[in-house]
Amino acid sequence: MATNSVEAEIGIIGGSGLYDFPGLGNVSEFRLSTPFGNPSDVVTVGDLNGRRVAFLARHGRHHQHSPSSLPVAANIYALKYLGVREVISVSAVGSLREHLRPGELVVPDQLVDFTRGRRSTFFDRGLVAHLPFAEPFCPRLREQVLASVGSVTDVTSHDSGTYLCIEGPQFSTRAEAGVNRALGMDVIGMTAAPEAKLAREAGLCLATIALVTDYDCWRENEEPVTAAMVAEVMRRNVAAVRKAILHFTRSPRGERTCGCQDALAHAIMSNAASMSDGDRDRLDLLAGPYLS
Ligand SMILES: CSC[C@H]1O[C@H](OP(=O)(O)O)[C@H](O)[C@@H]1O
Ligand SMILES: Nc1ncnc2[nH]cnc12
Repeated sequence: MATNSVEAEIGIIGGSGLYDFPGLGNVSEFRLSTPFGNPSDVVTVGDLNGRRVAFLARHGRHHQHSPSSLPVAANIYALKYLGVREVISVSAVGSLREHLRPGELVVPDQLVDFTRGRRSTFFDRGLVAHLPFAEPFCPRLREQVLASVGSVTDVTSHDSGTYLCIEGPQFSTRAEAGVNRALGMDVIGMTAAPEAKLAREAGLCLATIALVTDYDCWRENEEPVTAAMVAEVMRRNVAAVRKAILHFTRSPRGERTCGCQDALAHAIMSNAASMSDGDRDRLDLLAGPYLS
């Protein structure tokens, strides 16, 4: 499946508590298999305000994939294959700051990766590439997402924050929560880092809408986070995320002046002439234009 099929332009990756996107018209479901394995679940493609949108449940529609074993490379590859250029990824996060309250939205601008041993690159064999990642979320798409999140009047939103991605699947200890706060982290989750890295490698713009579900476990006199707490806060507030995404699809298309689509252009270290045909085939969709 190397050629790009141009079925959709916007990708939505739904996290904990966002397993579908009602209201899509003219829907097709794609059960794809990629050179990097099978995505978390079917990808549902449909119309939203005249835009073709591809929705994928990050953990699967039945929340069957743990953060540590998410098929992130297959997910990103599948969206790229379907023609997606911009990805809005939605995540439940714990708050490490008093002013980021449960039920509120954060559009993070920075990322710290504490995961261990997860696949975070497509280019681990056959081709070596080192991409810039100083701005882990697409600054241009972030601005558009911020405008959409800001348009949702019944929820408070925050226009920046550092997302700490931990390995999980356990939540943090109180000692870890203290360290994470002292290090300057704002919100905590288990999924954003590999996804943002692989999206950048695939030339996709990506921005995250993080819904604060809890105060992790750092606050005195407050129950530490539980999965049930996360699910309940998501259930009560996920409508705000859907509204923001609806607004986004109604907004004029942004010109891709950010450079995300060509992030690979100056990143490749390998001599492409020495690549095997197998490696070329596997990486063609992602790196083809740079391998002449
Ligand atoms: C269900 S609590 C922990 C779980 O929720 C977050 O998932 P996502 O980022 O997909 O919304 C967190 O990262 C953990 O995977
Ligand atoms: N406190 C927390 N830690 C890690 N991931 C989370 N997802 C939602 N809340 C979280």
